[in-house]
Amino acid sequence: MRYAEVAVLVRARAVDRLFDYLVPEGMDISEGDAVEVPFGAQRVEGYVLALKDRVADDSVSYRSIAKKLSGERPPLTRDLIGLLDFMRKRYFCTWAAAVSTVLPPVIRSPGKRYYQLVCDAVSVSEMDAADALWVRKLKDAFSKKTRLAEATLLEKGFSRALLMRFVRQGCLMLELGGSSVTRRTEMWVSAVPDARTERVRSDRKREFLRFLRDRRAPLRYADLLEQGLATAEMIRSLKAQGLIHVTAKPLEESGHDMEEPLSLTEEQRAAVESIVALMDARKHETMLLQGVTGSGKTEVYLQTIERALQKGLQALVMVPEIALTTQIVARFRRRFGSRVAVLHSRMTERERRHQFASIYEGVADVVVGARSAVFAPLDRLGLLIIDEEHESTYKQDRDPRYVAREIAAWRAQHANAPLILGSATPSLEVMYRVESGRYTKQLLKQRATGRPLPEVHIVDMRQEMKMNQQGLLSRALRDALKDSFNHQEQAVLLLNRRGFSSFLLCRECGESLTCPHCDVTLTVHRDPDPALLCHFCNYRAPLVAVCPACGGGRLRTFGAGTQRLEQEVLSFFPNVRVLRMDVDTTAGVGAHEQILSDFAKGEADVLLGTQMIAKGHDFSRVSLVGVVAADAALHVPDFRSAERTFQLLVQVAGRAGRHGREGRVVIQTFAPDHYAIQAAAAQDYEQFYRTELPLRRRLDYPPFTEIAQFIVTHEEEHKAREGARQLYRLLEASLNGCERVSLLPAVPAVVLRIRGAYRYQVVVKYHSFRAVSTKLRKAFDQAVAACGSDVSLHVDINSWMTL
Ligand SMILES: Nc1ncnc2c1ncn2[C@@H]1O[C@H](COP(=O)(O)OP(=O)(O)OP(=O)(O)O)[C@@H](O)[C@H]1O
Ligand SMILES: [Zn+2]
Ligand SMILES: [Zn+2]
Repeated sequence: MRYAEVAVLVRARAVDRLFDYLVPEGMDISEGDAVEVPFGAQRVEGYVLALKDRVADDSVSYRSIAKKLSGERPPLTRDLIGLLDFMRKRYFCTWAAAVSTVLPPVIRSPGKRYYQLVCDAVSVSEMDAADALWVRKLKDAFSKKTRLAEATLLEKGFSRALLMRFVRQGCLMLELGGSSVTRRTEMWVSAVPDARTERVRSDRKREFLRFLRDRRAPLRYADLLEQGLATAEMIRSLKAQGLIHVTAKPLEESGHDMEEPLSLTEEQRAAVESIVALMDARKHETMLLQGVTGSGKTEVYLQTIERALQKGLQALVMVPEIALTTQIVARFRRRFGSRVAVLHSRMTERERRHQFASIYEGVADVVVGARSAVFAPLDRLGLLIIDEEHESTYKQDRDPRYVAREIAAWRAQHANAPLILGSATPSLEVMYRVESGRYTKQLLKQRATGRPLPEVHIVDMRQEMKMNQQGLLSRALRDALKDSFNHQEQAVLLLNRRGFSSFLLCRECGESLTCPHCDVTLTVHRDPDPALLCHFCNYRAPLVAVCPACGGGRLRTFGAGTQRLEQEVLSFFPNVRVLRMDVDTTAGVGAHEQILSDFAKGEADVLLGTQMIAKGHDFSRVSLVGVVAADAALHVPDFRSAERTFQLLVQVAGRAGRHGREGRVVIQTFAPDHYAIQAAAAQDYEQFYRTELPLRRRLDYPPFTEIAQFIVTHEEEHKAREGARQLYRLLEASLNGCERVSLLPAVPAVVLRIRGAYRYQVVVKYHSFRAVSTKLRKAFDQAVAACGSDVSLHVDINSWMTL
């Protein structure tokens, strides 16, 4: 008897375990296969995670697998099976949720497979005699039909591997679920080496053949037609006579729109060499690539990937948010052509299926994508890269709330591959691991273009206020803008809105009101009663009118929008062209790309917007960057607020002066002495890190601890509150006796109500996940069972505390 352990795709937590099924006699099942199994009165889909010869209790009569679904559905590759288990243990998700995250529904059912003959290439470079025989068979098979089902070709003796090789070489095109997987190819024409011209009757053809023979190298088919050197008919008949070859070549090898590798700087070369050495040794290691803004990290990625491909390995590159990083993707395409697959959430289903299929079929061996690309089915992974490692978009904000860096680390470890974390402003967690010897580091201290880092001026907005300057733009920033416009250069203006108007700021001393116990900013609540609230410990204070620090009376909730900024810019400079980028102007598909490309083309003098303009862009004509309210992000109730502020300021400053004239940055702030702002102005990561780390240690925050945040949600507030309190009691009981763990009381979440549902949270800080994970899990499962199905519970391990 053979049994299969199956993860069934049923979401309910109550049935979250693996089920054993009998493998019917004669059914050919492997680990990872998709199957249909009886479940209660229904039939459901599931994945076989393991096969075994015996079960724990053989007195039970087991039901049999009804059907094998593979063939139409991609199987789970072996490393992804192991990953499911990791995700369940780490993020407390169900088997079903883990499977659906790794293999999303669009991908699970790609449908039937068809092939088309793209080009009846008689000779394809790198093809041997045996292949040539198969090519002939292929032509026969397609002589009557333009499109054949895979099953038909398999019957004729082709293997799947052979078919895929033809797809990669560009002579077949695979159609999968209505979309096609192909390398973009081009036809090239060359004379058969000893072609006997005398056999050709027509003068024109003979002349053409001689011309081809003299050239020796193949010529582009399209060029021949375009230049009138040949006609399609001539080429067809010469080929039929066996006098010329027509060959398909992938477009990227034919020199179109392609870009050559740059010659590396010393620092870049050292980084590339050390990564390649790891790949040669097939050694897993996590390496921080810390390079200042504009240091050319992308070129390091490109050249190491190239080396991985030469070794027959695949590469995975993660970028924070693909819609904002079109430039990077374009560079990857120019370097690797259609070997690049792109995966992100803003794609249509069809596009996504197409990209996924090209990875799955081995046509694409470089995957560039946002968070979810970390699950790309790459079974020859040789290199993983996370660009702008510090970005919070790598954290999934829905269940399962995974951290892409952790998934990438797991995969890299299991693939014996290096994981490269790139950033100018590494997260504290990563730098701390470098310092404690768990990660290694490579530094890029210079900009690759040889340009210096921009010069930064801090403007003290308290002084501006005293001078009765009420607007958003200080005099210094207006002067800088004027200078930039006079030089026909571009400017970027950042107005970070995160956390705006939810905190109180004193316009005289620049203090914001913080919790006496937690060192986070108090949030203004007007509902049900006006109050200031701490979201960590539930400390509550009345909404005061007088600043407790200086006694001044100009305490305001802080707030201003990008629209107002735009108006103000135009009121000072009526003739400049302004592009605004914020949630309002980027609602449509492709809107981000449009704005960024318009700006890159010089169709505007100023780009102003929220933090989405700060990241990764490489605009050549930007010489001025203005930050309108640098402190905005300092006051969000999050222990990472200083870190986020520092990162954002350094990143946005880094957009200035990358190519042309020396860059200039103006930072407006009410807190000019704050260490995050000071360090950002100096663009000194070390200075920031040395100040922040002891603060984190003192308050027992990450990287010294890890934080798990539990959220209980219900439409009625008292039920959410009750659920959270119950969870608290269960956690208290379960964690009893654990050392170095702190359990914080049930409090309203930072955003109390989302889409009509109230949210309460319980936070646990601990030093070792291994020590507490089963205890946390136990309390969580008990709470799920106790709360009833209308209350929903979520857990966020390694929480980023953003909501
Ligand atoms: N070896 C090189 N020689 C000349 N120019 C280079 C070289 N490497 C990179 N560059 C150029 O330097 C500029 C900055 O490179 P890139 O965008 O990769 O920087 P980065 O390190 O990713 O910066 P950021 O962190 O600010 O995004 C690009 O315009 C790139 O073409
Ligand atoms: Zn004050
Ligand atoms: Zn507090």
